[in-house]
Amino acid sequence: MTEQYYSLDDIRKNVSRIDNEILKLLSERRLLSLEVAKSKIGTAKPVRDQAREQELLLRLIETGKSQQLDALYVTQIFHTIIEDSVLFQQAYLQKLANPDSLQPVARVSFLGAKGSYSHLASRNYFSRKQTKLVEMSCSTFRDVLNIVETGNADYGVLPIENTSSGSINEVYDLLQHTSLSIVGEITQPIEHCLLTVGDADIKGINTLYSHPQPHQQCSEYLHSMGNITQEYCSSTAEAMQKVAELNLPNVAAIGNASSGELYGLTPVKDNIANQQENFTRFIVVARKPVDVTSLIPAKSTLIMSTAQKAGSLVECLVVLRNLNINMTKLESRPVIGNPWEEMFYLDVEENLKSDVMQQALEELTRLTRFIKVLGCYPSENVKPTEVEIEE
Ligand SMILES: O=C(O)C(=O)C[C@]1(C(=O)O)C=C[C@@H](O)C=C1
Repeated sequence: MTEQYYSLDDIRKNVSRIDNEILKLLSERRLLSLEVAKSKIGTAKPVRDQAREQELLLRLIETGKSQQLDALYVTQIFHTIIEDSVLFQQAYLQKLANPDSLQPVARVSFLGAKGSYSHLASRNYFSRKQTKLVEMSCSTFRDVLNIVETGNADYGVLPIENTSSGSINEVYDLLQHTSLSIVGEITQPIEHCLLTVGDADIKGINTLYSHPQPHQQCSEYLHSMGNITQEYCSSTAEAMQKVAELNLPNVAAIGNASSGELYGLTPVKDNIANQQENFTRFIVVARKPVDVTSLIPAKSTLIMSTAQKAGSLVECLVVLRNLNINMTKLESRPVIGNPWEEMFYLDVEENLKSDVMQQALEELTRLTRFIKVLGCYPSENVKPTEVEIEE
């Protein structure tokens, strides 16, 4: 038997043909998930069905094994596919529940120029919402809110907390006084790199341009670099822009590798954050609150100030515990102009419309001096169903 040799071109043609088939099948599967969502409206079944996911993943792992595909690979791919299916269904159901909210063109404001993490988060958030974006970059968080409040943008995207550096206090403080509502959230992986023009030598770097947040998130690596002059910028994008303009081998910026590409910068060291799993949660604000369908997991955010006596906060938290409402975040911030007074921010995994949430609000109103709902929105944090992988 003679061996058959194919040219690289022929092999690549075959790979591309298969890739196109994969895309076609992914698109078909996505359309089917819409049919699933429609059928769930009729039966009032929740979008997420962990038992179905478990059964589906176990079966696929078995089938994969018989085709020499390892379990981890199959699981990772199908976690991504299921996450997309859940978010796609959620976006569709939310559109039905709020017919006036998403226009064919949405103007969205965020901090920083093209390539900032806020810009990446905005694009990701709207990617499944079937709307064209007009992107409006701002130089301060206050401007991001102002431009929506005055009707010059429809949405604002703001970072609220990071897994390494914690809460973004400036944003919390601005939320105390805004008339806007939180209508969505998105968690964005933050992958910080050291970026330079060309392939500069790390040892020669003595000046670093960065926004204060990434600087804080990479403090350990930056400390190991020794004596570096720090130049703070209003955003990651501005830092990248500065380094590109300076065009010097001794100057670097902290930023994302793909954003760096937009500015012609090269990553000379990646993964420089203190925590490898570095994520930022962003909130999306708009002038009108949204209604969250009961078929999908919802989150509500409240702010409140309690009476200034011992145990006031505990009394409020007991209300949530007694009603079995899960609190995912509790933050306190000083009230400007009222020394020693605190404003508490609470995120709870509950739909504002639910009976338990309505009861909680009634009881909390009695126990607090001030309380306001900042918004109720779909939870976009789809935790994949874990299955036991046997070798
Ligand atoms: O089968 C369903 O009920 C779906 O919603 C589809 C699907 C999937 O994409 O396979 C998505 C979410 C559910 O948690 C389970 C499965």
